[in-house]
Amino acid sequence: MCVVEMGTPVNIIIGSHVWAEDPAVAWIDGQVSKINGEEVEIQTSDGKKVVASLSKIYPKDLEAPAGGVDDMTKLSYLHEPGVLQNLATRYKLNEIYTYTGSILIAINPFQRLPHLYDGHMMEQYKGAPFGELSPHVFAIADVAYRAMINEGKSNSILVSGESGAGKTETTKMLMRYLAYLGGRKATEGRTVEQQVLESNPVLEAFGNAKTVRNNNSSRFGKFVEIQFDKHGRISGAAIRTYLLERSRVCQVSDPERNYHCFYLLCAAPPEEIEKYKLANPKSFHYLNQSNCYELVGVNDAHEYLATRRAMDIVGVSEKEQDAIFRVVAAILHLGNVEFAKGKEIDSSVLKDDQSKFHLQMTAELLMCDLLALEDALLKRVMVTPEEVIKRSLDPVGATVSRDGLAKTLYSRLFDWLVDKINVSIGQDPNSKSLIGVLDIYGFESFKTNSFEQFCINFTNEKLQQHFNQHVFKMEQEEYTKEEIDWSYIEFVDNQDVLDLIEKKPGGIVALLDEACMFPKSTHETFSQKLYQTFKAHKRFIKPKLSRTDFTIAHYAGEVLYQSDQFLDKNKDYVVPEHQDLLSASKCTFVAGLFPPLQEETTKSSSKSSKFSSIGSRFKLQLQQLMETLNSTEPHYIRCVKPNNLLKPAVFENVNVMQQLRCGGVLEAIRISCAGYPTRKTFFEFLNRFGLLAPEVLEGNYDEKVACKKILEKLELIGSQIGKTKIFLRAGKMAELDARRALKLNNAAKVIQGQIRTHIARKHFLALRKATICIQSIWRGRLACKLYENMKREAAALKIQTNLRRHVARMTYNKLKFSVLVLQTGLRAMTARNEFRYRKRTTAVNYYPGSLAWS
Ligand SMILES: Nc1ncnc2c1ncn2[C@@H]1O[C@H](COP(=O)(O)OP(=O)(O)OP(=O)(O)O)[C@@H](O)[C@H]1O
Repeated sequence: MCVVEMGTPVNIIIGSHVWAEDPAVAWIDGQVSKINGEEVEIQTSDGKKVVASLSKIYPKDLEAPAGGVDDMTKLSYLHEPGVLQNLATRYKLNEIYTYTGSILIAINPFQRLPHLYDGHMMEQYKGAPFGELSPHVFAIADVAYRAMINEGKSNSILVSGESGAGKTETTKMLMRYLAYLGGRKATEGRTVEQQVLESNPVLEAFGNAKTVRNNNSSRFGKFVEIQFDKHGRISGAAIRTYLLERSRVCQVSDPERNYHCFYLLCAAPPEEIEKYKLANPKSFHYLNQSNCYELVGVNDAHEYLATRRAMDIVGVSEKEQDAIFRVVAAILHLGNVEFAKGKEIDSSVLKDDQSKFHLQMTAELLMCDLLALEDALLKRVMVTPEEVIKRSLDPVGATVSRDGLAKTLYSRLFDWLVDKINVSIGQDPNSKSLIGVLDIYGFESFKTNSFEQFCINFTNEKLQQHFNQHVFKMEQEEYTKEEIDWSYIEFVDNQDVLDLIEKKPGGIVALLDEACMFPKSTHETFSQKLYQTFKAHKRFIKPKLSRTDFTIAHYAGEVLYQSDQFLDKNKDYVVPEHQDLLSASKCTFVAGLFPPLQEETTKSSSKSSKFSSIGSRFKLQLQQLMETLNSTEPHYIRCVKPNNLLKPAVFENVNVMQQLRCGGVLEAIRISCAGYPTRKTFFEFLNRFGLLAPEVLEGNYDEKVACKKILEKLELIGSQIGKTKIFLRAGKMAELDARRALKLNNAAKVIQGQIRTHIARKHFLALRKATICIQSIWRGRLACKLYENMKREAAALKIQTNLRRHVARMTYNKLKFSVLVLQTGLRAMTARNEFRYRKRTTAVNYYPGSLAWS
């Protein structure tokens, strides 16, 4: 597995924010809590503590924008977790497109986003400089179109990704946009662009099927060449297809479906059902091996009519359409022909009346001789030097022969359709330039991998090499444009895997052809030969426990191939009996599917010498494709499937990571990392790192000079100054950030100290003021109280005094009164006594004897 190599994270200290590997979410962020030599303890954001090796953690950019960046190269830290986090953030905001330089990453939204693709959007992207608007497929198509117009050079857009990632949808958008740019105003008849767009439903009906991974999966690769005249108008088009999955015609596993056309035909109007003697799909062996017959949200009857209409548009005549569906019906009937053991040893006969009926229907529909058809299925012609003999086939052999015929018929039918579409759209021999759009299967690695996966992965290796070369070239161009030295960028190449597969002689494809030509070869002898030949090859591994499997270490990971069907699947010959039978068909359409071979080799026993192999043919096709691509300016779109549930808003990190690896996105980043992955414009650099040399900022220098001065002061090794940007080697950004963090930390400490002092002083002053205030209030209150008391005391004294005076006065008055009364009494008594005395005396004097009155 390829892992993006980055500069070892330097300057990781306790408290640093980092990314660490996590089995569940690929990468998890956390903070370093302990460093023990090479080992680092991290407190992760989900509350766990993990220990990781210092070389396996990456710094996290705390200053990354909350909404992510629209181009990965704008990330300060270009590494796996940064890329993943950026994509996840954007996907959450329904931003499904992101650039990595000039590569567009498209994450399948699994929901219709019509506002992204309407006429207004097309208008906006028309002629807009690349990068000015948000990333979009239209932007890529626009760049390709402008480059073609301005430089007169052909361009190609390579769309790749795993099944269900959105390649076909993306391709359709690209074509729509190109038709918008280069289309003509409606003239009489169908325009080229309309025909190209309408060819999609036809190809999808015959080349697409429901699979576990995608309800409308293209089972073939496709390269659409759109030709333009000197005015930039679409003048012709051609469609090339690659490697249709033939085995699906006879073998479908639950819950997948066979090719859509079979179900469409079974849902055709009643008169056609009657004409072809069709019935419910459940009654056909080629369809009932799986329990899935219908697709949610798809009406097969409606689709049948739509396909017919699309066929009209691409120029398939009514008669041809009838013939096409006749062949489709014939294949269904053929699949229901069963065989039983015959009387003779190793012979077979038709199993029952049902089988006879279906055989008859097949013959009728294919317009060939019934007996000849039966013979072609049950017997083989053997040519020996002495004589020509007919050998019977046992029921298993007859079934293989039947399925072989069905597959050949179907693949020829598909090829015919593609040819027809090409003829009716028409090529422009005077075309000045073209834009090719490649929609091809991505890297595949399943539990069992057979010849198909081998070819698919071979294709991907080829495309990967092309991609690497392109990315490398782009890097070089960027460096040249900025006038910096790029001599030490390392080029990553996968030529060794390609040699292993395609080298002639001695590669796996060549050895497979050899094995196919040698009658006694089996998959075991083929595997042994591989083990022997590639014993020391570092990309070839022999599994310990198997005698026939082999592993290839592809750029995207190791894939274990099961070789048991390699020989059969590689053989590309039509059984001569089938060839003869169908080329003699009374239906010109069917006969046309099986043109007589150039050389009369069919009846010869030396078939081997004329053997044609699928592998070699495919290799040749790929070679031609690569030649075409090499003559064009490529643009890449990597489609990513965010989850296997095919649901919107679910982003599975591990899954996406694996696809980014397989799609070469991380490889591109790796190439980038080998050079100067971090690029900052002078302004951005000054903005971020100016504080490391504030005197430079005050010096009033121009931006470039200021940057240079800062770098000189910092004595940073591994940087170059371009014309508009600063280029930094991997890890240098982290180093600068660490120094910046240190400076900021120190500054923060000073600021914190000052602020703390200020706050403490403010607090103290407030406290003092408050204390004084409280004290005065209290003192005032105390004084008041004291005064009150004094007042009370004085009052009390006064009252006491008054009371006492009053009492004294009262007592005195009473006493005085008593004294007065006594005095008065006494005086009265005295006076009376006096009076009486005087009176007596007087009397005595007058009356001397009356003195005795007391
Ligand atoms: N841009 C998009 N907008 C909305 N839905 C999309 C978009 N791209 C893909 N899809 C959805 O994802 C499904 C699968 O996409 P598509 O058929 O293009 O995948 P593919 O990569 O071509 O798969 P295969 O290799 O199996 O053919 C589509 O049927 C559609 O529902």
